Amino acid sequence: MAQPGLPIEALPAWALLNGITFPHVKVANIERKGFGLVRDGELKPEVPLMAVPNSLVLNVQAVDEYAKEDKNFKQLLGAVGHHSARRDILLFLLVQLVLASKTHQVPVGVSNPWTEYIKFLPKTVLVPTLWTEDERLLLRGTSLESAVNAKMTAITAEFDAVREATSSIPMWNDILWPYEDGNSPASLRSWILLDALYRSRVLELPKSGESMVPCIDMINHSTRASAYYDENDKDEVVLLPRPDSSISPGEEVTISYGDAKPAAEMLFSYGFIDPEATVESLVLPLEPFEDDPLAKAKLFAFKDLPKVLVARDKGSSAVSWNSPFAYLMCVNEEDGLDFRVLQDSVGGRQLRVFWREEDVTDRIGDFETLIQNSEVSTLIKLRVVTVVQERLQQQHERAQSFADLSSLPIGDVDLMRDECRQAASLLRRIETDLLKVVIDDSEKERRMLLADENVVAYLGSMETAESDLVGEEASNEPDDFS
Ligand SMILES: C[S@@+](CC[C@H](N)C(=O)[O-])C[C@H]1O[C@@H](n2cnc3c(N)ncnc32)[C@H](O)[C@@H]1O
Repeated sequence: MAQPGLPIEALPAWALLNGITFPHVKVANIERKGFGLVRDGELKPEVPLMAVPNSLVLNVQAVDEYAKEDKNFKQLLGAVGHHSARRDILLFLLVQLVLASKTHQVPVGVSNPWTEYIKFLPKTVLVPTLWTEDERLLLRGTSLESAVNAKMTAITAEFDAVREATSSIPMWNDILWPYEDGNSPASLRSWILLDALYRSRVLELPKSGESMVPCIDMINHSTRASAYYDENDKDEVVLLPRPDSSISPGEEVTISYGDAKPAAEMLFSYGFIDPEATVESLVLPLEPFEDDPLAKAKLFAFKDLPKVLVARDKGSSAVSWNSPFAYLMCVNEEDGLDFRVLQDSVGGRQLRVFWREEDVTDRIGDFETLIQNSEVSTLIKLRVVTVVQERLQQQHERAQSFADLSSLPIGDVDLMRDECRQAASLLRRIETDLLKVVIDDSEKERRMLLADENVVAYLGSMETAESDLVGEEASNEPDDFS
């Protein structure tokens, strides 16, 4: 389905009609960023840069309210909604997209301000889920490679599930399933676009929670942000200048989308990497040891995604890494770790985690502290540093092996968009440099731990035990009478 569009010049009229005020900013084209907000006229400290009535805020409660007025949408929401705020909002936006495109003969819902507003939103976003298959290959060897593949699989499965669950409802069957010519009012591509629009525009509001807010979502990001958003006592969402900032006439007004977000997350969620970011960081998934008999229990009890995070402040030589799961990976039964299935007060069964007879289920992410006073703490730390270092090395080698585009199984490189090539190569460079620094740093840490007297004694005792074993094995060998 072609996404319907309206010229941005029509936005002030739409905003006025819907009670949005922005006396001191206007929407303008900003080079390489799409639209953005720029200062227009005198700023008055007591007047917000923008104020959006609460009735236009799109969150899970608003979607429920719309469902009360629209029985078709209520049916759709009943069949596949109430799963997450994101899913409900995506379903709502899908209906707006179909309504706005007027491709379906029978109206599929009740028009509302979002039916028009969606026409001002971009037709694409440079997030990798909207890159072509060839463009996505550019991410090979970066931390986004597996994340984007997993997202593509998940989002396709999600759309399939939406279609399946509504296939017996004639109206939604008509809209979501392709006609004989292969087209349909709403396709997987529409779903992926809506997911991208949601991810790149959603705000976490103090009172209304995860929400999309028209017009305020026209503001771009900067590490030197001049504004922030909030909700006032009239429950309006307001855009306010930062107290420490000054915005000159004609200058772009920006907020921060998150200063410490890894480059990969910025590209994944917003489709760009900020070259001025002050922190460089990287998140890699970790897998438990294949031969660990407690691997499943550890994964189950950990509850979070097993990962390692590395970071450094740009321009500083100080790096840091953090991986609560690596600590859990590296403690075993012989160190004092135990899993027990216990009956709770209502007859249910719970997996509890014990460290040296103490129930530490609620501190499972804190083994770094839990082991601190034990005699094996340095040894465990050495195991952890080794595990993390190996994971970083593996990623570093992979990133380097795909650095040369000619090693990628892609078609015509010239058909790829410059923005995708540049973003992928910037991501690879940031990640490779960061990995190199952290690997070197962890090697220093590993050497220090190896020199620790407890570790030396332990490794010495292991060597003696091994040579005793070899001796025993040799003496157990049957005599050779040949
Ligand atoms: C909340 S929207 C902002 C409005 C958007 N520029 C538009 O045209 O609708 C977020 C999107 O704006 C763009 N963007 C925001 N800040 C940017 C920046 N510093 N550099 C490049 N693109 C940016 C990205 O495409 C991002 O996904």
